[in-house]
Amino acid sequence: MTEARRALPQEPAAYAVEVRDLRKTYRTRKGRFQAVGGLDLKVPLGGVHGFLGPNGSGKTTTIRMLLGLIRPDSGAIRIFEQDIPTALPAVIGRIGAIVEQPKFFPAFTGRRNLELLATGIGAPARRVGEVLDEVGLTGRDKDRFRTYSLGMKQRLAIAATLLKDPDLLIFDEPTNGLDPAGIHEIRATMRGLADRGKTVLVSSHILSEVQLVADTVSIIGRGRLLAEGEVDDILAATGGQAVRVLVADPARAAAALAPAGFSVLPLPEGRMEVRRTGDQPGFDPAQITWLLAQQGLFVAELVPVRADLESVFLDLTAEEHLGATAGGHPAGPPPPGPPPVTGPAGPARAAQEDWR
Ligand SMILES: Nc1ncnc2c1ncn2[C@@H]1O[C@H](COP(=O)(O)OP(=O)(O)OP(=O)(O)O)[C@@H](O)[C@H]1O
Repeated sequence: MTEARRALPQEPAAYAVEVRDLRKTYRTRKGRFQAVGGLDLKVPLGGVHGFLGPNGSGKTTTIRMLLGLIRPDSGAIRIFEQDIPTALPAVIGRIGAIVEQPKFFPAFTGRRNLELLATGIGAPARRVGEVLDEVGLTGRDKDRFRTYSLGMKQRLAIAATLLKDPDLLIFDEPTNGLDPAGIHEIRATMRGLADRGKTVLVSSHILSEVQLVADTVSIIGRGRLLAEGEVDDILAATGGQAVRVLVADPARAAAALAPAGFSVLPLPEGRMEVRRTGDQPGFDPAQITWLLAQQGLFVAELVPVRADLESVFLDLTAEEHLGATAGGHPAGPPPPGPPPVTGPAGPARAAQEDWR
């Protein structure tokens, strides 16, 4: 029995990155404030994970702590099941990151820049051609760096992180300053990496960019987790509670629906969006048609309104936008908030127990 147990393969790790109750307070001339205030984060192995939050919500601070660039005040970080920063030397070779724009020689070609870097970090010379291919720069590799578009420069930066053939890529706002074509290129590059089995952790404050490429996301605000899981599950958990309705007399329709706990938002061309008022439970579109029919108002069109990640994000982080100040958030225990929104079963829900 014991022998049979021993023969069983090891359970593969579910997460590339696990963060528990991470905290970081900065001291400045204006006082202390908490940039990260008890953050939990789970990045599943493989795929693109969007790390989303408004400006100043603590994304860069968190990423810097993941990479051992700054020390947390408290909390636990594990990357590939190794404690960070203690065991960082054991895993750093498996991590490639862009936190700040890397410096390249403008007068050298993209290829020459990578060759110099490869020599510097001891990566095999053949990797240069491979990584240029991986980011789609083959064909432009012999052009000088200074002739590259911003998107190409950023792809060269990604290529540099790939020289060591890492398993985890961490990109902090990689599409900052890029035009739509450049953003598309970076998205395609990240997708390609994930499709080759890598884990890509990408931070952004622009939801629409990430929604198109992320398999899973974590949404943070004021340094704390607000929602996590697969994009579709987050949308299902937070949206789907509204319908767009077309009736002949929207004003009368609104008056008929209000007493039953529905709120109505007028839309162009006589349409209206109907949703539950406040936190009233239950949402049954049939009740809407019934209530309207009682008043002799017949529904010509009824369409479910699907929330997009952008609106969920804005809802979840509304307090942050309203309360945003140049100085960040004052230090101290975070205000009690609702538990984070999570999608149904999946890796992001499992393996909570084995934290010390
Ligand atoms: N070295 C520092 N000293 C003092 N305050 C800092 C420092 N670094 C960051 N902050 C503050 O901590 C808060 C979180 O910053 P951080 O850069 O982590 O957020 P972010 O989510 O990455 O934002 P952005 O998208 O704007 O980069 C901000 O209020 C920022 O001003």
